[in-house]
Amino acid sequence: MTDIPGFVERTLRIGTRSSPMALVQAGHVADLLRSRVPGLATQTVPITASGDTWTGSLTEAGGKGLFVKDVDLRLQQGEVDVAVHCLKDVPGDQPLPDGLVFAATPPRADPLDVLLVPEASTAASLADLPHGAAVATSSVRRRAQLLAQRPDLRTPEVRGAVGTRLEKLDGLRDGLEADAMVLAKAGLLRLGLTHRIRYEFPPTEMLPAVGAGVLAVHCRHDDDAVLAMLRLIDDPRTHAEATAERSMLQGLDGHCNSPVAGHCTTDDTGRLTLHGMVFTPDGRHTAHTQLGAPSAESAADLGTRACTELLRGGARAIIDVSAPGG
Ligand SMILES: NCc1[nH]cc(CCC(=O)O)c1CC(=O)O
Repeated sequence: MTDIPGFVERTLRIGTRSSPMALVQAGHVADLLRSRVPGLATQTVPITASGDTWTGSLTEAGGKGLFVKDVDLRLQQGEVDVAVHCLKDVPGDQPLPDGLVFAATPPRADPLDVLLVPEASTAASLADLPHGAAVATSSVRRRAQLLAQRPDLRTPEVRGAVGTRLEKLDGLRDGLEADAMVLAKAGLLRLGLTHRIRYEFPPTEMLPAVGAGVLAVHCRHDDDAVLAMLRLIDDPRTHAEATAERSMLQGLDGHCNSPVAGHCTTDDTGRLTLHGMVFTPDGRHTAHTQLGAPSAESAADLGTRACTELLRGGARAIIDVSAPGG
């Protein structure tokens, strides 16, 4: 495994966003690669994405894809050799820039969403929050599922890195009055902040985002040395789950911040189960599907079938209700 051609003298440059969470993710991929490729030198290259400095609405700025695109463009231009992304942030409705491939994913982190409260609050779940309480989130998927359980809640927007959001929740920074906040457990795990978790939403209460907890490692399609290396850190089970969830999302042709959820799991026999859901922004109308497939080989087909089921259940009209400006 040491004799990956082309990498004797080369340092692997790992492109990433510059947020604390993104830097941890890039470091994790670097550690995995160095453990598989003895003698490999790596260098993390933080890239300030236009999304990081934009303070307006994400929809206006061209969607979440901004965070990913800037790093991928550097990869395309040859300034870095791989790009590490949260798969969740990779748009489902746009192809990767020319010449790039999703080459590998390390094992998935917990994909669930969790509830956090200000340090001084004693609330232990949504049920403890008063009528009309404010639960901060910027995700239409989380908002819809919060409102489905508690239509009385207000759901103010919150942006910024996870640490910044927590400081806002705790009142250490201006700009937010909220009784609680919903974040991804995976991000808190990476930042060592799981002690702030008050409640974990089971998938029956809040179905996770497509690709939640999954890191996507992109490289150039013709970079054989890097492709060979990335193959060594790919987790086939995570890859299959991600493939199923993403193929469902792609078939739905949602816009960049669609209220879509998708959660694929694998049992001990290798059998896949995919849950998919779409929501209106108020959470009052949904389409839902749950389908299985015997093995990882049929992951893409599983996603396509789930998409067909959702469309049959009225997903198109549900998604269009929440389209920007619609
Ligand atoms: N949209 C931001 C984002 N992208 C990925 C994660 C968390 C890590 C993951 O789910 O992979 C987060 C933070 C959050 O949603 O709380």
